[in-house]
Amino acid sequence: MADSVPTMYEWMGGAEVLEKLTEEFYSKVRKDDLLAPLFARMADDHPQHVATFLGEVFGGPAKYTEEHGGYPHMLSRHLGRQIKPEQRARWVELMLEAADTVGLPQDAEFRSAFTSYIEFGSRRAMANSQKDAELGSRTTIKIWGWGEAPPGSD
Ligand code: HEM
Repeated sequence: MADSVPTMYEWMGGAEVLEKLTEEFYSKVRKDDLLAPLFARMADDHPQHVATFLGEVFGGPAKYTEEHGGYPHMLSRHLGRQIKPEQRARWVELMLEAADTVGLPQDAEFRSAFTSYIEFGSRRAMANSQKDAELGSRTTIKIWGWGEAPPGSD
């Protein structure tokens, strides 16, 4: 039964859609007063790398782990950045706007699960970016699923 439920990665349209999402998102970030300074030195392939990371999170191929340093690399990129609450909130706002712009699925099941990961991941990124952050013992990317409302829920 569980095997017949598509992953969120499949549901949203896979790598191609995620790449559109992150391109759109970072084009907004570059123009945003609160966020642009944090990302001033990001590499041109940063959007692509975050798309690969998100693909793995949502049940796609483990490519970020195999080719981009996995969870420890992602974590290292947030350390010491001291992300502020208003920057995190803007990051979430722009990500959800980008999801609409590039046409991520609009169904309640997908959007609630997608948004819950964006909240979770952004809050962890902010916490881990603080001085003397307690990092926990995780070394692998957390895979996110549908939670309480998989496709076809009542
Ligand atoms: C769901 C939430 C998030 C995810 C999945 C995520 C993912 C990532 C990943 C995968 C990288 C490393 C990319 C690479 O391999 O090159 C990265 C870097 C970074 N992230 Fe995040 N991130 C999240 C939230 C945030 C938030 C909320 C902020 C700040 C408001 C932030 C700021 C940064 C910065 C500044 C970098 C380094 C950019 C550079 O290379 O100059 N992230 N993030």
